[in-house]
Amino acid sequence: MFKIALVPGDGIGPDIIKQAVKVLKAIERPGEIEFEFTEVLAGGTAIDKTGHPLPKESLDICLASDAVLLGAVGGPKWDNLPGDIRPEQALLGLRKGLGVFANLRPAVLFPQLKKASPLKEEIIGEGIDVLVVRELIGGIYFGQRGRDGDRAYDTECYSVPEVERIARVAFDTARKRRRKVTSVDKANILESSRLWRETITHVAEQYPDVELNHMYVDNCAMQLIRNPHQFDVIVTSNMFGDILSDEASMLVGSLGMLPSASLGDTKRGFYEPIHGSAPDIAGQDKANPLATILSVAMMLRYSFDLTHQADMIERAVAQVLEDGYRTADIMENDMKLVGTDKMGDLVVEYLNRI
Ligand SMILES: NC(=O)C1=CN([C@@H]2O[C@H](COP(=O)(O)OP(=O)(O)OC[C@H]3O[C@@H](n4cnc5c(N)ncnc54)[C@H](O)[C@@H]3O)[C@@H](O)[C@H]2O)C=CC1
Ligand SMILES: CC(C)CC(=O)C(=O)O
Ligand SMILES: [Mg+2]
Repeated sequence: MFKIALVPGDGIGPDIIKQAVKVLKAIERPGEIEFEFTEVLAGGTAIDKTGHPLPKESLDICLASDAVLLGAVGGPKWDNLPGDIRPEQALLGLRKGLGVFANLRPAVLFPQLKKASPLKEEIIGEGIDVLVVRELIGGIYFGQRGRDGDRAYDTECYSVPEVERIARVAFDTARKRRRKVTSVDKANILESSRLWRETITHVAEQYPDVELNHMYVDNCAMQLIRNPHQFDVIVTSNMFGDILSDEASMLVGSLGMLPSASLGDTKRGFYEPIHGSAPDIAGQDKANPLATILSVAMMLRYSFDLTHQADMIERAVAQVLEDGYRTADIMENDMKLVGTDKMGDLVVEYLNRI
């Protein structure tokens, strides 16, 4: 029995989590593969009900689970609250509380979505496969911040051990891929980036079989579009990884296509699509649930060692796309437009056929 904590959150969060649960239920085999779901309150809805974005009980349930699946948190309703009680603090609190320091964000183009990518076909070539390894529980999102009269500040701080552990994840992962790591920083200006670069270079000595190069973040933002094939694994800080992965998602068609796995020192992982709560389409059956469904595949692979079932989910998604079904964000001429709920049903239908 695998215990899964579900954190639907706000906006489109509950709708996409519903589709993910359908898929997990389709994977269940009594006596063999069973899931126990516990719904957890976090984000804006938790503020409304309890006055706090992450009630202690919610974190405790996640800590007692084998994996956590989150939809998204936040929305305009809570935008004017003070920083410490905003919904987004629930997300940071969960990631930090679970100790998941390595956020893996794979930007892989399904061949069926070549036309949804804004890149020219000759740039896409055989396809796109870039993995962003983002440090998740340090850096500027967790640094000292505050107000001082008419000034405000946030601080970026990284220690050598923090950079070493994310570097090891990046190099170990690159060994299973195309053996290339690009470390992205802003070492021409930031001291924290200089420490980042020195530490990555030092760790790289233990991986002579993996090629390492360094790149400034502004250049990387441009190179991702100019020639994504130069990248295999990108390792970078919390904020740079946040921004570059949203950019990378468009190369493969949509923000609604990018899943993520956040891992720490144990097998318990935290899984979520990389997008937010999409308030502009919330409650309209328009959200693409595939990033969340693909996050479920990552959960099965990384936390439960159910590799075959993870592959099945990815094959079902590919087949649904092959047969021309599209949510609005990836819609093209001559394709069949479907909503969130129908897309979830289709993945389940195709899964049952495999
Ligand atoms: N992991 C999380 O919970 C995250 C939460 N947020 C929060 O979400 C709220 C909205 O933030 P935004 O900057 O608008 O980013 P967003 O990622 O929610 O939306 C950006 C754009 O992408 C579209 N989009 C996002 N997910 C989609 C999906 N699955 N299918 C189709 N279209 C999709 C939205 O409709 C919107 O036009 C804010 O409160 C923000 O703080 C933002 C990012 C991550
Ligand atoms: C609250 C933000 C740090 C969430 C976000 O944009 C992300 O993790 O991608
Ligand atoms: Mg983001």
